Amino acid sequence: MSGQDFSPRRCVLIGGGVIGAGWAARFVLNGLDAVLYDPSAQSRARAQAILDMARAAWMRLLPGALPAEGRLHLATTLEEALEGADFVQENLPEIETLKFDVLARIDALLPPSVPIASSTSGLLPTRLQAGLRHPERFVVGHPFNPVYLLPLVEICGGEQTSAETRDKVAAFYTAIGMQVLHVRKEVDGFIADRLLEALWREGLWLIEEGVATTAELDDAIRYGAGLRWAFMGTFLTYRLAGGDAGMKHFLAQFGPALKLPWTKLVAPELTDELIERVASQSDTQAAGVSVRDLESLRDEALVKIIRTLATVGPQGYAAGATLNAFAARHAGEGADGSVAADGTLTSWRGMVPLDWIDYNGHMTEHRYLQVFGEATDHLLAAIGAGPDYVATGHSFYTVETHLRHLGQAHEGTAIMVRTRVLDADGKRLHIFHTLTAVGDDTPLATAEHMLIHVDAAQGRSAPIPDTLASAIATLCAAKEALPPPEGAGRAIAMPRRS
Ligand SMILES: NC(=O)C1=CN([C@@H]2O[C@H](COP(=O)(O)OP(=O)(O)OC[C@H]3O[C@@H](n4cnc5c(N)ncnc54)[C@H](O)[C@@H]3O)[C@@H](O)[C@H]2O)C=CC1
Ligand SMILES: C[N+](C)(C)CC(=O)CC(=O)[O-]
Repeated sequence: MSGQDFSPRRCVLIGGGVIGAGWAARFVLNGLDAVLYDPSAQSRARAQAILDMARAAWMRLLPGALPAEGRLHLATTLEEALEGADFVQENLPEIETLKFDVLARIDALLPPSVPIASSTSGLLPTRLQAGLRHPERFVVGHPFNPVYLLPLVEICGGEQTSAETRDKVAAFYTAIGMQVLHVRKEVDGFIADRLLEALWREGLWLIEEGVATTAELDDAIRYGAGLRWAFMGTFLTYRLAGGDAGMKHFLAQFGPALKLPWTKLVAPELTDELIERVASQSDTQAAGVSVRDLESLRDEALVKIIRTLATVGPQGYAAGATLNAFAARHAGEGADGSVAADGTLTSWRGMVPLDWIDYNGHMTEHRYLQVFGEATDHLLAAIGAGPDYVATGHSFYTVETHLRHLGQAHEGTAIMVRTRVLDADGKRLHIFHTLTAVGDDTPLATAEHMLIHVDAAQGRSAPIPDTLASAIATLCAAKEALPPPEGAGRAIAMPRRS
């Protein structure tokens, strides 16, 4: 089986704490069924709370359509959880002996074709897989908190992990919107946590020495390097710090500092006194704001940063490019292209994200044009004039648009567009979109467009070929039987005063 063929439906989480529940939310929001096993009495409430937070974040993150949510099921035994599993993600506490024990039980209960991934932050896969009957299906898939928002996942195989397991788990993570970093050489802590731990060690040393508090250390990151790390990391940033001469000049200038005793990189002894100092500084820093409220702030900031990165450059930058690739794979998912008896086509379906809202508290004007534009694209794809057709050198251009705003769409509203072809001739297509909230037929906006078929190379109009004409005729047929939609052909005019 190649990576591309692996598309699990039933994903099992063993351990449902911060990470297990975060994975469950990512799976469910991707339309997969998540089965979670965790003996803790809090696991159900925690999984539901994290799913609710994740849903709220995704509604703002991903404006386009997403698959219908999968189901979240809480299993009461390991055996029940693993029944019919297609994929298992282990998220037990970071205790090697516990993982050895539970992984061996999982391995014994599952057919050998089902991959088992561990979320471990740093335990070595070669050791974790050693006691398994089928070690080749085991791999580390190390995520980052919150799993439902941060795309990074490190994949690290052990000595016995098969290339097939690595490939199919990597393809699966990519399909659910993640950015895979292959750790090509097994090493404690993998790549990202080694970097994070170096910084953390240094921070603890600075606290112990009385140089800085937890709040000052965080300020040192969040007002400076942290902002650029979000999209360039360390090495690309330092390349720019070398000016036009780039990395060589940077190393020549700042390399000698590596020999100076700037860093300690030693973990100070975690004495009771140091633990108390770090914890009480952290309490002061949090200023009474609850963990839930801090998580909400974190999620809102992450959503806005990732969405902003999605608008940088032609395809988005860093995590924004990952988001765009994920959104593109799901584009038009809710626009099923189905044609109802009245000749309307469902051409767009999605949520109103946070950054589509303007100062009046509702969806801003240009987003309507964006949604209607994408709805037109789906209509064109439905009649056979999608990207493959455009690649042949012909296309439809919109030459006139009339948009009406009839109601308000608010943040998080599920909206959809239905489209009718009102008329067509040898070169023109006259279409009408109606945007409503899902489940409510009251129009919130309508758009009427005239499109013209063109030969793009010649830069002029061209006859619609027969290959498209029959699909257009089918959509057009309803116009004879139905009255035109309310507002079609309307021009802007001041209301008459009597
Ligand atoms: N918290 C973090 O920031 C990150 C943690 N990780 C890794 O993810 C794994 C889980 O970490 P967290 O979610 O933070 O821990 P956690 O302590 O929040 O959750 C662990 C869960 O496992 C459950 N559990 C204990 N024994 C069990 C058993 N026999 N069967 C099923 N469930 C059992 C516990 O009830 C608990 O809910 C660890 O390996 C950790 O290194 C990875 C990335 C980030
Ligand atoms: C602290 N930690 C080692 C559990 C952190 C991680 O593994 C990744 C993260 O989310 O920072």
